[in-house]
Amino acid sequence: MDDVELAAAAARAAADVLLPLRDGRLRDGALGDAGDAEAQRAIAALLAEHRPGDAVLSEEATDTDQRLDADRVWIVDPLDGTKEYRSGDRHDWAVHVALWERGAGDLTAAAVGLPALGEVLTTDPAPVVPAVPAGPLRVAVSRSRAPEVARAAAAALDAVLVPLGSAGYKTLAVVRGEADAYVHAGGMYQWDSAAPVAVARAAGLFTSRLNGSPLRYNVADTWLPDLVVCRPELADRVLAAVR
Ligand SMILES: Nc1ncnc2c1ncn2[C@@H]1O[C@H](COP(=O)(O)O)[C@@H](OP(=O)(O)O)[C@H]1O
Ligand SMILES: [Mg+2]
Repeated sequence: MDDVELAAAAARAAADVLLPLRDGRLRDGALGDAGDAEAQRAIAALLAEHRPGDAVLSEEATDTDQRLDADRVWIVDPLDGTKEYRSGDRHDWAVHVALWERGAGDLTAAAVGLPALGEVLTTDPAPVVPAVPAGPLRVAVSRSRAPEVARAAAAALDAVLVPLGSAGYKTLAVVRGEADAYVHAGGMYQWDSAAPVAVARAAGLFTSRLNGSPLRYNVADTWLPDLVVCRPELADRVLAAVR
C-alpha cells in the first residue's frame, strides 16, 4: 500500500465507524465525542500498523515536539465538522488524512473522506474540477462563524455565500464544483486544512493564506487561522477583496 492508498484506507476506516455510530443511540455532545474518539482510534491503528516509524499530528491526540524532527508526519483530523456530524442529518462533515514529508517540505499525499456522501477524494488520482456552471459565483463560508472577509470577497465577486460546516467539506465543495471559492478567517488549526488543501492543490486549485502567503504545515505552532481555496482564475480577485 503506497502513502495515498494508506491515507484513503484510513479515511474509509474512519467512515466505517462514524456512519454506524451516527445511526445508533448516541446524540448531541455524546455522539460528537464518541465520533472524534472512534475515528481517531481507527486511523491511528492503521497508521501504526503500516507506518510504525512515522509521526502523527492529530486534533484528537497529544502533540509532541517529536514531529518537528521527523521526516514523515501524518496530519489528521479524524472528524472535521463535529457539529454537523452530531446533528445526525447533515452531510457536511469530513475525515482528513495527510502526509507531510521533510524532503518536499510540504504535503505529499492525502485523502479526504466525505462519509455521508460515500466518497473519498485523494491527491492521486486527483479529482477533476467540473466546469463553472451558469449563474453567480459561490463563496463557501462557515455556517456557524462566517467571517467578515468572506462577505467582502463575495461582494467583490458579485457572488452568493454558501454556508456549510467543516473546512474539509467546504474545500472539497470547491473541488467538486459546489462552490467557486472558500474563504476562512478567525481561527483554525493545521489539521483542519492540511488534507483538503493537498487534494485541492492536486486538482489544480489555488490555495493560500488570506494575505497570499503559502500555507505551511508541520511547523511548531498548530494554529493556522485563515485560508483561501478557489479556482485559479479567481485568485487575484479574491485576494484583492480580502486584503
Ligand atoms: N475560530 C475558530 N477557532 C478554532 N477553530 C475553528 C474556528 N473556526 C473554525 N474552526 C474549526 O475549523 C473546522 C471547520 O469549522 P466551520 O465548520 O465553522 O467552518 C472545525 O473543526 P472541527 O469540527 O474538527 O472541530 C472548527 O472547529
Ligand atoms: Mg476540524
